[in-house]
Order: sequence, then C-alpha cells, then structure tokens
Amino acid sequence: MSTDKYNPYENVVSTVNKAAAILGYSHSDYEAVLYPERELKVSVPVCMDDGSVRVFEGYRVQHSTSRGPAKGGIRYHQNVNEDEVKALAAWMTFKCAVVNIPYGGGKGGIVCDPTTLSEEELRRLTRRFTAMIAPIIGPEQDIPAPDVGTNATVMGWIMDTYSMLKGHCVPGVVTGKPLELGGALGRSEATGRGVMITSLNVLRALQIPISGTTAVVQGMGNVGSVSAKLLHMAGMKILGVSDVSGGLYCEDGLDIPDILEYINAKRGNLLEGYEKENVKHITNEELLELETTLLVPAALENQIHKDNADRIRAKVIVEAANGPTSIEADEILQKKGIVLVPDILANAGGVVVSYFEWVQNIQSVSWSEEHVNEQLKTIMDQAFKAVWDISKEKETTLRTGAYLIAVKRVVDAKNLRGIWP
Ligand SMILES: NC(=O)C1=CN([C@@H]2O[C@H](COP(=O)(O)OP(=O)(O)OC[C@H]3O[C@@H](n4cnc5c(N)ncnc54)[C@H](O)[C@@H]3O)[C@@H](O)[C@H]2O)C=CC1
Ligand SMILES: O=C(O)CCC(=O)C(=O)O
Repeated sequence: MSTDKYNPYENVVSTVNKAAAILGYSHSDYEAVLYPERELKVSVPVCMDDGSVRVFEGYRVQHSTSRGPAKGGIRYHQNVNEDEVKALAAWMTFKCAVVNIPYGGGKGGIVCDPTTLSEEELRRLTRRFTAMIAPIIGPEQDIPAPDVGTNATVMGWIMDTYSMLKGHCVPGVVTGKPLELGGALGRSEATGRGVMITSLNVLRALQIPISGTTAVVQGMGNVGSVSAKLLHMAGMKILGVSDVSGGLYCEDGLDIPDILEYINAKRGNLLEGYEKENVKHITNEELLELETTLLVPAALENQIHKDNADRIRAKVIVEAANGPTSIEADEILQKKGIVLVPDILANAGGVVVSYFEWVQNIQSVSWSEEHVNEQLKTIMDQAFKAVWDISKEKETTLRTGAYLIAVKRVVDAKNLRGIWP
C-alpha cells in the first residue's frame, strides 16, 4: 500500500506541464487544457430490492471537446471520486489524441460496489444515472463506454434509456454495447488486443525475443484477462496473474486457458480458490515485484508508487490500466532503466474500436471482426512508432513522448478554433 497522498489529477497536470515545457509553450498557450471543460455531479436515488431508497453519487466529466465529442468509459467502483473522474477524463483526451481519432475526452463514474448490488438494482441505478446525465451526452456530444465494474449489459441499458428519452433508437450514444444492439465485433477484446500489439511492438523495438519471454499481469477483468490470453497465445510464458482476491504464480508458466475457464465459470469471476500443481498463491504486492521481462498492470491507479517502485524487477512495463504508476514511481523506474509504455498509448485499443463502433452506428453499416482487428493493428502500430521515434529524437521517456504528440494535437485544435466569442 502506498504512503503517497495520491491525487490522479495532479499526475495528469504534472505530465502535461512537462510536455508543454519541452514543446516550448508559454502557460497561456496551453492553460485551458489543464481544466475540464464541464463537470456534472448527480445524486441518483434508487429504489433497492428491500423497498428502501439509497442515493448514489455519480459524475460525468468532459475534459475536452476540441478535437471531437467527449469519449470515455463509465466506472462503477466504491473508490470513484471527483479527482479520479477528472483524471480519467483528461487521460481520454490525450489517449484519443495520441492515436489520432476524432474525439475529445470524458469519463463518468458512480460511487458504488457493483458486486453488492443485485442485477435489478444495477439496472435501476444505470437507468436513473443515464436520465440524469442525458442532457450532456449524445452521439455528437459525449459517448460513454465500459470501464471498471461496467460491461456490455450496462451499455445496453444506457442505450435504451437514452433512446426512450429521445423517442427513437440512438445506438451511437454509447459504445461497447451487446452485438445485438449495434455493438462492434472485436470491441470486448479490443483493449487487451491493443495491449498485446503494443507489448510485442516494444519488445521488438528493444530486440527482446517474444517466444518464451516472461510476463506478469495484474488484474483479470476485461482488460487483464484478454491481455493474458493474447500474450500467452503469442508464445509468452505468463508467470503470474492476479485480481482483487490475490495472485497466482508458477515458475514454469501458468495455464492461462485453464485459468480463464475457471474464472469465467464463477460468479464474480475471481481467481480465489484456483488450485493446480506447482501454482502458488501470492499477494498483489508480491506479484508486482516478480522478476519478469514484461509487467502489465491492468487493474487500477497508483499500483506502482514511490514505496514499491524500487522493488519492481520487470524490464518493461506496459500500462494496461489507466494511471497505474505514480509520478514519483515514474522517476524511480526511469533511473532503474525500466522501459514503460504509458497508458494513453498502451490501452488505447478499446477506444479505437469504440470509434469503429460509433462510425458503424452512424453509417448503419457493419464491419467484419477481421477488418476491425486489422484497422486496430494499423492504428496501434502507427501510434507506437510515432511515440517511439519522438522519444528517441527528444531523448525522453515514452510517456513524455506520447504527451508531446498528444498535447500538441489538443492545443493546436483548441488554438485553431480560437476562443469564443
Ligand atoms: N474496459 C476497457 O475497455 C478499458 C479499461 N481500461 C482500464 O483498464 C483497467 C481495468 O479495467 P477493466 O478490465 O475494464 O475492469 P474490470 O472491472 O473488468 O476488471 C478489473 C480487474 O481488476 C481487479 N482488481 C481490482 N482491484 C484490484 C487490486 N487492488 N489489485 C489487483 N487487482 C484488482 C479486479 O478483480 C478485476 O479483475 C482500468 O484501469 C480501466 O480504466 C483502459 C482502457 C479501456
Ligand atoms: O471505449 C471507450 O470509449 C473508452 C474506454 C475507456 O474508458 C478508456 O480507454 O479508459
């Protein structure tokens, strides 16, 4: 556990300031991107199954709409708070900019533990929340998607509630929907696929062979489980995986298909209770500190912080989660020579395929999964090369390199539009 007083929004501001200094900006050139454009806080009353009424706190933050509609997920988690949603929204702005898709950034969240709510309670919470944020979302304004604690089912409820309010079907209001409601083939695996593509790109750039190379994945939800599956399929040896219930370790490599079958068959999808010869149970702290070539944090923010960064023994970190590394930890990792691919690049596969879903919804067309995956790979490869090249040219970390590209694109768009009136 970190002893930092961690504020994710301060992390974003500090990273943007660093990139702006290298870009030679004066404060007024980019000050506007340091603030979210719009923040909506709602109190959501929900009739619980026992007949009582509980009021939940919810947020939708639009960090930027300079390059297009705001875009980003909705999180259901007990630790959601305003600064976290602001940071997640800002990361979306820079993520969409670094992969050059025509969106700004937004994010939403509800302070709740979805594992303690019944399906009916979750549905009522989602519908009421959607109605309360409906004035600021829409296919041309702000398009939600899944994040921690939400999934395709929740996106289906959002799409239906918004459509009922408009009086007609509006599939493009949300992405990550069920396929039957206009969801895109490939979206459910897209973030993990992008993580795999980026992991292979960085290993190749560092001339590290892929086959038999070791990897560790923290988080076995949507992003972590697909990342582990695809890295394993690419020939890597997955030494460890974990989730909120703890971690598993096997020095000969874990049987990932068997683990996925185990968690997918269980309510809550947790690793706890998994037993297999040569597989040891370890803590999340121990997992992060394993000796491995590749470490993929795919859970929550601030997992690698000033108190454990010095003990990280990975050669390469690919940030599948948003904000898993604190600013202080970044500096320690850099000094240790650990190469880190930042979240805004590494986990952009999800929003890239969300963009494909939105494009298909707006045009009423449907792409094959093969086409989606090909287009995703093209965008992820191009973005990785651009970030790698600028980092070499400017002698910066890959995080700073990614922000040099992203901040410039957002600031250019903002300045070209001018200040109104
Ligand atoms: N779902 C998506 O398409 C995208 C998600 N992300 C980011 O990826 C990360 C994971 O998101 P999802 O997989 O969608 O969420 P999820 O809700 O499907 O899974 C979260 C996973 O993290 C685990 N976890 C929670 N607390 C933990 C802890 N303290 N230690 C270890 N594991 C813990 C959970 O048990 C679960 O396995 C988040 O940072 C999210 O913002 C980023 C881009 C897109
Ligand atoms: O698919 C999307 O629109 C956004 C996914 C997301 O929330 C993220 O990339 O952090």
